[in-house]
Amino acid sequence: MQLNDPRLFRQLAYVGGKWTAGSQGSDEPVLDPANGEVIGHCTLLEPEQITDAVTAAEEAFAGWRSMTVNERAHCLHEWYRLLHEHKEDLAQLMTLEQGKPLGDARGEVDYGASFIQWFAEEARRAYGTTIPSHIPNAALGTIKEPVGVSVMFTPWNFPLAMITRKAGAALAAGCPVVVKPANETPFTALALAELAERAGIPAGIFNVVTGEPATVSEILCNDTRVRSISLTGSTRVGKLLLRQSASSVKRTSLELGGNAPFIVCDDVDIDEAAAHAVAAKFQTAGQDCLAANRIFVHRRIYDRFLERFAVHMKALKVGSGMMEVDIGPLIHKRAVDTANELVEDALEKGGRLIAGDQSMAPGANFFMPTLMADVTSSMRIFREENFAPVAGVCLFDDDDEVIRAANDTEYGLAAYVYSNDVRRIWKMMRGLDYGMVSVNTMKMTGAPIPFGGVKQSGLGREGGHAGLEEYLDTKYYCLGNMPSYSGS
Ligand SMILES: NC(=O)c1ccc[n+]([C@@H]2O[C@H](COP(=O)([O-])OP(=O)(O)OC[C@H]3O[C@@H](n4cnc5c(N)ncnc54)[C@H](O)[C@@H]3O)[C@@H](O)[C@H]2O)c1
Ligand SMILES: N[C@@H](CC=O)C(=O)O
Repeated sequence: MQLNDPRLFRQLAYVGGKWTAGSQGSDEPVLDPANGEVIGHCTLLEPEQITDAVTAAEEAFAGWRSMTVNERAHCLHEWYRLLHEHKEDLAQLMTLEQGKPLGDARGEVDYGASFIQWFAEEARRAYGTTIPSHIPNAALGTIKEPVGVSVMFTPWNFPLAMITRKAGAALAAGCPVVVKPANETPFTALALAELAERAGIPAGIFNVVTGEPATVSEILCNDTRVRSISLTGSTRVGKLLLRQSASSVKRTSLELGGNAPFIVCDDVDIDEAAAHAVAAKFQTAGQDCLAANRIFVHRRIYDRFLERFAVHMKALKVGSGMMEVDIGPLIHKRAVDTANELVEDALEKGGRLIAGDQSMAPGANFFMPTLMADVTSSMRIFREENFAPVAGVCLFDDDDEVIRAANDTEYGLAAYVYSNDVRRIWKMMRGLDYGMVSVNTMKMTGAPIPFGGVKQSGLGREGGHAGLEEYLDTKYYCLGNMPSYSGS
């Protein structure tokens, strides 16, 4: 690894402002998914060291919350600046441990940094209210206060932006943070900690713990000093953390799996819709919660759409993320095995393989982009969040039918609609049971928007003002026996 600033590559956890090794000397190798080589080792903290991180955060809380919003914003702006200054190193680290193409990794640094900048500004607008009083001679209102120690579990598919979308909001609100990154991708998170320290974020305010996931989550969810738990990850782990957090009634914010429908009506530019569907499906090799998993196409344009989709899909270059490619490896071999099983299952149930030749895969962790037609609701690629470069296309005849089919899932994160008919668009937007609906574009996300899902895709919102509110409590006050001039 050739970083311009080698100090960004850290193999220790960051607790209370100190680089910390697991006290028993345990660690875990971190692999480059493109070739299986060991990039480095991530230390595994012992249970008492995880508790130490909460202690450090709790002790630092009073100082951080009592800073003015300008002082906190100053640290965050500096952190944002440093992310840009070290963009190339951060992108290299991310591609090495996650596998995504370097261009996408650079894009994620920009995307991730944008949350820090946005929340640094938005924290200035954490307004309370005044309430016209129903009590004689009283002054009523609300003020916003930081929730307290906030713990964040983050996934391997977006190793940087899923941290900054949470931590940017929490830090801006005045909360100290303990981050537990995915064990597959700890190094990007640890580089963020190095830059947070350089930005002047005080010791104990931004901690990164690495360890055995089930142990770490059990300790953090049961610690009564932790006031908020946030996860971006699978629905399975979301349910587990929700159960564990119930014992101490923590604030929970969950950004979980998706199974996005991509609906293509018969009044669109077919080639453009196919190109967008390919982009929406294959970004991050299909390992994206927003990936267009189930592509519903109207019968009148079905065959032409499949043909154009195959053309765009076959133009995607697959290879190591360090090369000029569109699609890198999957995160590990298990993911490749699952992708093969999904295709087998669809074929057994009447699906048609239009394109996708696995003999061309450039390595054990690679899966060639695959297009399956005639997908139906009995197939695993319809029911599961497939998290692989396998596109499933389904046929539909009318709008009510496609809304019902699109909603036939336990997930409810994002949906896409392609049409030029405003009435149709409105009907689908309202009928689709999803937290986010994107119309005639596959680019929907960004710092100012309230990102999140309904049903089993999660609880709460990240980004936008709603994202800041996740880390603020509302305190109501009633000042009694006050002089009154106006009767309220
Ligand atoms: N909704 C969103 O915004 C969004 C964004 C990105 C990814 N995701 C979802 O994340 C998933 C992929 O990421 P992943 O595989 O890292 O998710 P995961 O649920 O396996 O792990 C997420 C994080 O939780 C930790 N974790 C905590 N307790 C755990 C426990 N008891 N067992 C296992 N892990 C535990 C993991 O170590 C990791 O840091 C997909 O389902 C994807 O849709 C959702
Ligand atoms: N692409 C999503 C992350 C989901 O995996 C985002 O933009 O937040």
